[in-house]
Amino acid sequence: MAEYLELPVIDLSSPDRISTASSIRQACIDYGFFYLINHGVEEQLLQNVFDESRKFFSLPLEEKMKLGRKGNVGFAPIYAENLNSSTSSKGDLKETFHIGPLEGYESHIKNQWPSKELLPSWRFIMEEYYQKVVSVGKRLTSLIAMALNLEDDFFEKVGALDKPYAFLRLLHYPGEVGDSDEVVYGASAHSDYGMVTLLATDAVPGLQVCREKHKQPRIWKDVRHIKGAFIINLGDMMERWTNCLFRSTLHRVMPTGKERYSMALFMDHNPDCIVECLKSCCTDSSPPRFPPIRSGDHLRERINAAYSSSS
Ligand SMILES: O=C(O)CCC(=O)C(=O)O
Ligand SMILES: [Fe+2]
Repeated sequence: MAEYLELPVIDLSSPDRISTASSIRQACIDYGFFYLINHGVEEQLLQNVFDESRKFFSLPLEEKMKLGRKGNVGFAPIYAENLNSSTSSKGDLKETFHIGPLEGYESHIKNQWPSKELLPSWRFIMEEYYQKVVSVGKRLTSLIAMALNLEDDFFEKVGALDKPYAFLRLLHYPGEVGDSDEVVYGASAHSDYGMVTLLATDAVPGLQVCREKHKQPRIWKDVRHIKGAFIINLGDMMERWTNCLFRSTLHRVMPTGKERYSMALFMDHNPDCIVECLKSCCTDSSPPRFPPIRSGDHLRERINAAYSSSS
């Protein structure tokens, strides 16, 4: 294992929003990663989601494949995804289940749910968790707007989060380390695609962060688990809005020989939102590094690349 990276801790319950926004700004500039505590999602609910997730992934593969991934929701088996699409590895040693927006995108997202006979409380618990974490995500993104000296509802007003395109991904990393000489990652090195990710992990280590993605050799540090805290990381859209002032940091999950569960809530933008450099983040001497992009196009391109070897 590597050295630990001591990440900043942000308290969402602090009444001093200005000071919280300023701590978030520093964390986003320095790391693109931080812990969020006192976020209001009860430990019991987190525990219930881990329990239900474990029950789902313990089902026989044929049962899970009945809910196989369609339109980016549902189950994807081991090796289906390669988060580092620049390598030709056989894929990541993890299985996942994605739940997409519960409302607002009914015409093209059809969530799939395990049958009530198999897992009676599953859908109810997942929907409750999804809704609670999305509302934490909204509180957090309003603070991120303030951290950029913008109105706190900036991202709603520009049509990014007016209809959040949020995906809840349950992850299961099996205990085995792989059966070949090739290095197999639990999740290979990647940055997240959207705006911000709220990650809950169990106490099993494995998550690592590389702060300087453009420097070689890459230096990887372990991220410590803090009970009950979310690990927050920014995605590519924040890097584009801020012209790389805020980091979309590279991370990965190493297999440790121990079974591991986590769940990530990706707060992505409304696919029609055009993401472009904020005026306050560019000057004549520091022009925009990225052209404007439609959020949905970026997302589709990244998702297609990650699943290309299996589909
Ligand atoms: O499982 C983890 O701790 C991280 C997962 C992750 O980075 C992802 O799904 O994008
Ligand atoms: Fe990630």
